[in-house]
Amino acid sequence: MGTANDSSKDISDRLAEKHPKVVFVLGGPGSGKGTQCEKIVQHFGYTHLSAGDLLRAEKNSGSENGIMIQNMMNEGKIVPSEVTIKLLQKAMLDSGNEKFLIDGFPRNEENRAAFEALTKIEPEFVLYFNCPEKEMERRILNRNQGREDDNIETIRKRFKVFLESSLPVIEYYKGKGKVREIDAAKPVEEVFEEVKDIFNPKVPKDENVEGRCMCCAIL
Ligand SMILES: Nc1ncnc2c1ncn2[C@@H]1O[C@H](COP(=O)(O)OP(=O)(O)OP(=O)(O)O)[C@@H](O)[C@H]1O
Ligand SMILES: Nc1ccn([C@@H]2O[C@H](COP(=O)(O)O)[C@@H](O)[C@H]2O)c(=O)n1
Ligand SMILES: [Mg+2]
Repeated sequence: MGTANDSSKDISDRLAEKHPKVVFVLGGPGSGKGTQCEKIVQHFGYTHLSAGDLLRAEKNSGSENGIMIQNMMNEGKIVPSEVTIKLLQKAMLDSGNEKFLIDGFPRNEENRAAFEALTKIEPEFVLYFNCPEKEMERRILNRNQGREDDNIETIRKRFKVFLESSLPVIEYYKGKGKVREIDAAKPVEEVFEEVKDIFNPKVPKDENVEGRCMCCAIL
């Protein structure tokens, strides 16, 4: 189990030994990342780690970074990578799993480069929930989970940060052919149908594993 005194090299080395399989889950605020991650966990056995949830828990734990995290979140700003990455690494080590959905991370170029440099983990792919801003705003204002940053002033700041800092990360992974884009404006179950096809690609019924049709394989 990871402890508060572990050096970042210790943690990174121990994590590398697990050969973790990572999917980054990205999309604007309120696009439905958390909602879909819960469903992926149930169907595909991943562990869901939301960077935002880990930061909220750290803030509430009374840690020395608590006030800084609270101030950054209230402004919709991105917390320095070293804080968030340490929380993610510890959560990955503490889980008994090797398959992770990392939700809401990397949120900017600094997050991306620091995670890659520290962990040497390359994501299997990046799930991108694309949703119009008006719909995301409507969803957040109806969310009612008591989040301090779910007010219209902070929501607008979060949208701005998403456009300016997070979309370039998605573009970076598009350039590497890693982005699986989903139309997230549809109802929850319809979105999940698309998600399922990504985690569970359909093999055409009339083809065997070598890609030949069954009748040719028998003949
Ligand atoms: N496809 C959908 N259609 C309608 N409402 C949805 C859909 N997906 C999620 N919601 C609702 O929208 C709200 C935001 O969803 P969720 O918390 O999953 O978004 P998120 O991307 O994790 O947001 P954030 O980045 O702010 O954490 C929730 O109240 C959720 O129930
Ligand atoms: N990589 C990240 C992720 C999140 N934050 C901060 O948390 C806020 C809420 O994030 P959600 O994913 O739960 O919406 C976000 O606005 C940031 O302030 C972060 O700093 N770094
Ligand atoms: Mg969320």
